[in-house]
Amino acid sequence: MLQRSPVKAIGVISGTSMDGIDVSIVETDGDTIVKPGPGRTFSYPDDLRKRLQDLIAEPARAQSEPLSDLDQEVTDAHIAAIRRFMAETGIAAKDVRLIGFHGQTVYHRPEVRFTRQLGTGTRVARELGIDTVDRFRHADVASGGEGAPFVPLYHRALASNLPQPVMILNLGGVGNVTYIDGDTVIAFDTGPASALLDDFMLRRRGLAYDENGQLASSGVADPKLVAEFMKNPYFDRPAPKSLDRQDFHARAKSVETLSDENGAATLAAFTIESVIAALRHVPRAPQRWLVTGGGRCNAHFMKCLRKRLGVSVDPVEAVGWNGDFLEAQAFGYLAVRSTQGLPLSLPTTTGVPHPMPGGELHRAA
Ligand SMILES: Nc1ncnc2c1ncn2[C@@H]1O[C@H](COP(=O)(O)OP(=O)(O)OP(=O)(O)O)[C@@H](O)[C@H]1O
Ligand SMILES: CC(=O)N[C@H]1[C@@H]2OC[C@@H](O2)[C@@H](O)[C@@H]1O[C@H](C)C(=O)O
Repeated sequence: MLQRSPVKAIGVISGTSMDGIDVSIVETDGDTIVKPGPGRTFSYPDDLRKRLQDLIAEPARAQSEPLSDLDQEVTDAHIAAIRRFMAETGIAAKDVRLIGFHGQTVYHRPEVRFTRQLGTGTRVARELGIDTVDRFRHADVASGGEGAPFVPLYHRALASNLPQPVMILNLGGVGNVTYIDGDTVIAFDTGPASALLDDFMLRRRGLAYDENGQLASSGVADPKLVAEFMKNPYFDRPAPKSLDRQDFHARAKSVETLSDENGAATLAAFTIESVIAALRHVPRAPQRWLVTGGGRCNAHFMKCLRKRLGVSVDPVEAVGWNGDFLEAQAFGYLAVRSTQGLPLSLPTTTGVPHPMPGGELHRAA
């Protein structure tokens, strides 16, 4: 196979929590060489974040309205974030071969072959003068794949030197796992990670999240409600499978009768049980779990996971990765793979019929 030399690619994503735009850089050949660089997170302007949150709470709008103003503002916010990232890290545009621009997911319905990310790569390429890849998930979904998760091939590249099998758990708004054992890479969304708890905190306490899991750890989970939530057929559905951020919200409303402490404890327990249910869908129970995403900062989540799994559970920093920027780096890595025509997803990661290339390249000039 043709040996490709590594190039520098910036990756940029705003995750389902909408807590900010993550920007990072990776030097990679699109295959086994991956050298992650620094990362930064930049907040959305408050009013834009609020409008995006309102939008995802109204799926009919998110699915069908043109949303061209919002698309433009999301694009502008990403362009500003990339500019600031380059200024703060001293990275010059001429040294960056590609930008992997994920955009903001506002609606994800793979069962009807539809996924929507706001943000337009053509403008990013033109304004920053750097070739840009966007629409990573579209070819996957169009071919009947889940369109998510997409980070697993990056996890595989990073984990190549670790003892296996190993499980990488991303606790963002939605949770997802990547099981890696040699050539076997199995990935799927596990359930709600912080989304339900975040929304509960906002309703009850006017806070964005439960800092360090303090509120949840001070309450007692309602086992009946957790068992009820776990009856959702999603957890027995074989992988691959993916979720929309809002998928469990209607059912989870039943915590409203509980106190703040017990409601938070119950939602946290649901998140933990949904992660445990992931073991139903992998061939062997990994002896090591590495946790990424903001949820790894939730001490209550980490404590409960260690207790329930009974194996080593560490933040990804334990193996030298940066859990705040894996997703951004992954889209830099995937942008490079995209321009090389390499697969971005596999039958075992998203359910595509065959290893699937994807992404759309927009030239700077
Ligand atoms: N110190 C902390 N204590 C508790 N929870 C935290 C802490 N820091 C971050 N979080 C949680 O992590 C969430 C953000 O995680 P992350 O940035 O990984 O999500 P995301 O990338 O937007 O989501 P997704 O991976 O679903 O797209 C916050 O909404 C919050 O719930
Ligand atoms: C459609 C979409 O944006 N999904 C996100 C979301 O957030 C976590 C989980 O659900 C995962 O499936 C995905 O994000 C990461 C970046 C991924 O594709 O791997």
